[in-house]
Amino acid sequence: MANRVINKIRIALIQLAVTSNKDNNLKHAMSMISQAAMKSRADSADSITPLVVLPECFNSPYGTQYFSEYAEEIPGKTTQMLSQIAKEEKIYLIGGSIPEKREGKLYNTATVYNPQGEMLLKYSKCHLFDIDIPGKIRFQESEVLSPGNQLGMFEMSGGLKIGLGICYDIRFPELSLLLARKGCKLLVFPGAFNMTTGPAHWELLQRGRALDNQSYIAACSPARDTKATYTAWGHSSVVDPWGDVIIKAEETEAIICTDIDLDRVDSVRQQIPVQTQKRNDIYQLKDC
Ligand SMILES: NC(=O)CC(=O)C(=O)O
Repeated sequence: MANRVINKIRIALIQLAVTSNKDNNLKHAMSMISQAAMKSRADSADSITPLVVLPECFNSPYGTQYFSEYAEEIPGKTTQMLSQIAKEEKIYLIGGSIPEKREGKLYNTATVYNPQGEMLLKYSKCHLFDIDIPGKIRFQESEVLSPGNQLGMFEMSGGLKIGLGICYDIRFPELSLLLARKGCKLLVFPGAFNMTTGPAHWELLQRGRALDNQSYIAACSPARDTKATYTAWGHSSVVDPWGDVIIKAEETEAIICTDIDLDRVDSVRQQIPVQTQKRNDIYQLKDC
């Protein structure tokens, strides 16, 4: 089984309704993960282990005023629950992100689990969401959060490499280029764009990163809640290496599920071979 060539992944994005009640958020997330696992296995003749994804900040409302109250250490209650459900449902799980408390600082951190419930990756958002759009939205994550300093990638069985970024990270093409250069053919972004930047940039950025890298891009948002202090845009989606949106949620709570065909990455890269036509003599991506 270890040498089996895997060229397909089934991915399920959970566009979760998040509230200010942490216990309810956790209970609800676990139930939605079980539903996503069931949905991904339904109608499937093959036995692909599903990859299930939660959104950014799934156990807490998204806002600098909430992070310290909702923050946990890792491992802690939330990540123990994620590990257990990954094991019970026998899935790969990208556990969205949570506010993490570590050595007196706070981070926006995602964790990833294999079907044995082992943590494969802990990744902290490395580009903090600091923006100020007059009359629309001001958000300064750096007022309370510290940035991570490492790339996020993990391997599924069969040696499949998956890249991980969190929300604002998608705006920095170099991060995705590096992950793709390290062999990731699917990049996943738990994210929570808003009612200003969502309609303007959410899909555009995903399609842009898909084209830059000729890779699949998946972005998973919380469901829209117009009564929340921060209203998420929703529209979780998956974009293919040609830049086409292959599946997209509306704004309400939903589970969307699709196959990722990794042979498609190779064929697009062969047709338009920009990956091998880079002019490293006049510019270079540096891996620090
Ligand atoms: N929430 C984010 O980190 C990013 C975002 O909303 C945006 O880039 O727009």
